[in-house]
Formats: sequence, C-alpha cells, structure tokens
Amino acid sequence: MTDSVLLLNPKSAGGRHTDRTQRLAATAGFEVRESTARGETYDLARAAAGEGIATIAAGGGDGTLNEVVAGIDDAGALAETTVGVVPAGTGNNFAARVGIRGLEHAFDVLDTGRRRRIDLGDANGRRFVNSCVGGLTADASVSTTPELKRRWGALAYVIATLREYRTFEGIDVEIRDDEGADVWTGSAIGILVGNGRRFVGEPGTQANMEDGLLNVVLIESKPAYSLATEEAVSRFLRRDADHLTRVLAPRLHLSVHGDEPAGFSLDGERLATDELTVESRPRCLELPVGERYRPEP
Ligand SMILES: Nc1ncnc2c1ncn2[C@@H]1O[C@H](COP(=O)(O)OP(=O)(O)OP(=O)(O)O)[C@@H](O)[C@H]1O
Repeated sequence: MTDSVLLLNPKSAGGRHTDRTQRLAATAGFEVRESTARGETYDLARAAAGEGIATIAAGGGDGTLNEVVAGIDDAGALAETTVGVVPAGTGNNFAARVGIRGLEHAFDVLDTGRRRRIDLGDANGRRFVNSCVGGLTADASVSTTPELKRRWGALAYVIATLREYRTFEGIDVEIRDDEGADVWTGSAIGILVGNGRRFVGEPGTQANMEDGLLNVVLIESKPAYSLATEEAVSRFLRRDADHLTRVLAPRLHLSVHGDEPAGFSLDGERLATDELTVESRPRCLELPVGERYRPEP
C-alpha cells in the first residue's frame, strides 16, 4: 500500500505544469490521482484520508490546496496527515508563503523539509488556507477566469481587479468581536482576512501563521477615489493611511447590510453571504516547509 499520494488538478494553470508534475511525482515515489471535474480534488482527498494515507499532496493552485485540506479535514484526519504543497497553479500564493519555490523544490521539501503546524482559517465552516477576501478583490478573484489566467498568467488577477474597480460600490459592514464589541463599521471596498498573509501597506507580505490570529485589513470606501497617479497609489499604500484599518483577532463576526449577500473569495472560491464568522483554527495543519519559511517573519 502506498503512503504518499499526489492529488493533481490537471487543469490548474491551464495544464501547463501537468506533465512535469507527473514525472517529478513518479520519481519521488508518489502515486498520482488526477481529478476529472471541478470539486473532485475534495472527494479524492476525503477518500485518500479514509484509506489512512500518511502524506497527501495537492498539485495545483490555492484552490486545489483548499479542496484537498477540506477533504482531509472532513474525513477527520487532519491531525494524522502531512499535507504537501506542490505549486502547479497560476498564482501559487500560498506555496510562496511556506517557502516553496517551484515544482522540483516542492518534492525536495516533501522529502527533507522541516514539518510545521500552522493555523487554518475557517469562514462559516468552510476552510481557507491563505485568505478570505470580500469586496473588490473578491469579485476580481472570482472573475479571474481560466481563460484570463491562460493568457496572462499571474497578471490576470491585476487585469480582473482593474476591470472590477470601475463598477464596484463598496460593502456596508458591521464587524464585531467575540464579546459583541464593535470592531469596525462602515463601507468597505475591501475586507481582507489573511491567515499567513499580509496585505497593503505592511512591510513584507508574510504574517505569522502559527499564532492563532487572523490578519485583517479593512479598506474604507472613499468617494472619488482615484489611483490614477503614482503619488495617489503610494499614499494609498502608506502604513498610516487613514482609510486602512488593521485588526489581529482569533475570531470576528461580520454583518453585511445590502440588497444582496456580499461575495467573498476563499482561496479563489466564491462564498456569498450577509453573515460571516471568520476564525483561526490554531496549528491544526501539518506541512513540510521550505528553508526560507520563518514562523515569525
Ligand atoms: N479536472 C478538473 N477540471 C476542471 N476543474 C477542476 C478540475 N480539478 C479541480 N478543478 C477546479 O479547479 C479549481 C482550482 O484551481 P486552482 O486554484 O488549483 O488552479 P489555478 O486557478 O490555475 O491556480 P491559482 O489558484 O494558483 O491561481 C477548483 O475550483 C477545482 O474544483
């Protein structure tokens, strides 16, 4: 019986890395199981975890990793399983955060990397490994089509964001902590909840992934917002900019007031809701990390 399986989404990044990933996996002694449809990496992960497989790697982008982690979690096997990150997607944002530089490096890390236990994000019972974002970025993340990604690679996200920016109006939101105290109320063009991820205006892009806290940035809507000049952009990104609010919290409750539920993106997958509870599940995901990974960046 095999104890190492790679669950591969052959459609990630338009299939660009599929052949190479299969070859590297075979050399590294991984059995490869490919998904054939949307959502199937979740089923494959659940089944592999049910078989008691010790190492389950996700081959694809953040969306694939999300499904694999959710499948293992729903099989009740997260505590016993090592999760591998094999960056065969377009953006591979999360892989970079745990120090994984590319496909070959991913298999080296699986072989010899340090194991760390990191936090997992939860949004209304759905998991996120990297981020849960609402507002402009969520719409853009969800509207970044496979076609755009095939043509533009990682630039596709920037193009999609600029397209959405012209029409996006802001979300009226009330945010409370666990005791019910008001954390922030207003109209936001962006609600960014990161697990290991920092956002605009902060030095570096990496946040502590093992502290049991979510890293939250709220971007307040301003009328006549213009990012047309370089000066405006640099003002926008300044650490002390008055339209940015930062919160570190283990759990937050969001209520959205509007005609329709607000759209959020969990590692690129859509969730529409007007009540959202986000929380950190401390150190429940074990994975091998690259040499550059620092628990406290
Ligand atoms: N065989 C398949 N055919 C079509 N869609 C699939 C298949 N397997 C998985 N999916 C879907 O692909 C999505 C995940 O794509 P993923 O994020 O891994 O790749 P990507 O978009 O290229 O990369 P990134 O997230 O890094 O930009 C999920 O919605 C998943 O359900």
